[in-house]
Amino acid sequence: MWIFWTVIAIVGIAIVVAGAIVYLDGRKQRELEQAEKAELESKVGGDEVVVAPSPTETVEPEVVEVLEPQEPGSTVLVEPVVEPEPAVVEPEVERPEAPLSRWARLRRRLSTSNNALARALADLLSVDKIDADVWDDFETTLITSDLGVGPATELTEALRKRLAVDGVADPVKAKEILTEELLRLVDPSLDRSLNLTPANDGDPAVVLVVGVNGTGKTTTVGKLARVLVAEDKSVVLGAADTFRAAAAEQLATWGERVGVETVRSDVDGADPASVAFDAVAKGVEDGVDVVIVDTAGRLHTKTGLMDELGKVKRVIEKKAPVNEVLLVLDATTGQNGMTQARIFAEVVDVTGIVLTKLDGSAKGGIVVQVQRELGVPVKLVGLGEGVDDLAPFDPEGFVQGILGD
Ligand SMILES: Nc1nc2c(ncn2[C@@H]2O[C@H](COP(=O)(O)OP(=O)(O)OP(=O)(O)O)[C@@H](O)[C@H]2O)c(=O)[nH]1
Repeated sequence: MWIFWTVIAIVGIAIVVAGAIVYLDGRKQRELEQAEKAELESKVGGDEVVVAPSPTETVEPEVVEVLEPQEPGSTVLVEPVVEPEPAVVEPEVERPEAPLSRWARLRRRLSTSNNALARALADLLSVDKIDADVWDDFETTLITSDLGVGPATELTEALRKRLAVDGVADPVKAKEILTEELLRLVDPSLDRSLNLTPANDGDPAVVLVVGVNGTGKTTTVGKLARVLVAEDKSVVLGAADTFRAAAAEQLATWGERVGVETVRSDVDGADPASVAFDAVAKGVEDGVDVVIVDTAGRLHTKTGLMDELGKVKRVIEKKAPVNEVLLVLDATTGQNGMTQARIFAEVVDVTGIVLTKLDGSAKGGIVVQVQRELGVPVKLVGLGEGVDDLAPFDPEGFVQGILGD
């Protein structure tokens, strides 16, 4: 019997122990879950939502630089932080217009400039009978067109004779005759090409540009550089107009646009001869085709001008001979321009004339007068403020332009 009760007691104890184990295990599990929850809430805080990486996403391991421990007193080399260089923006180099197409475009400007010569012809053809008074008026109009007294008389006489024979009844014929006679005065036989053949092999051709300030000298040097670059020539500019501080800046800007170097001085009022010398020296060193030197043209005294330009030329010629001395004249200044031209021609050996601002002048006759007086051809003409408004002078195109063809 006691065996029966012993078995019952053992079974009862076993049941109680098993129940206790199950209870304790469940409680531990709940405590663990609560602890995890509390930890999670303390990390997240508030209502923030954390998006955990999905098991498919690859998380790149963070690269951590491990620094070697340094010996006390040793120098630690810290690599400087290299800022990226700001990109250098090169100025865009322009391709200037070719000389031939310039003239075709610019010729139209002459025909629209209400030219006195065209007007004189129209007046002549509009009268019923050409008598002595009509011829006198004609000659006077020619003189006011800056043709000069000599050429005006010559032209009137030539027309008088030829129209007396052929008659003026046919306006087309009369215009043809005037065209021929004018062309004869402008003289198509003159050599108008720029002499850019260096005297010595390897030297650049040197072009010295002179003229009174304000005539368009600096502008002409810039435009001429463009004409030459369009002909595939290499060029260096010399800013020897040191009298006006902004002139060098102006010239350098012209050069930059066509990718041409400008030699200038950093010092205001520097010696023009020294800048001119440096420019030619640079041209020799770089082996360029042409060096164009801009000068200041102060007409303070004739001797002062002579000294200045004479010195510039002499100093340049220590490096290379001067090929061309171009005199820049403003066509709108008429007889004033002629007076300047005479003075410059006495001071330097002018080899060619650049007539600027012909677009603003109704007096194209100055071409004839200046060539006659100086015995030097007009080689280039300026017909506007645009960068490509300078062109080699073409006598036929000029005469047709001013007569409105
Ligand atoms: N309409 C017209 N204007 C021109 C022409 N050539 C030059 N000019 C203008 O004339 C003005 C004077 O030109 P510059 O080149 O500065 O004259 P500059 O002789 O060098 O004068 P400085 O620099 O003072 O010695 C400028 O406003 C030019 O744009 C031209 O053919 N036609």
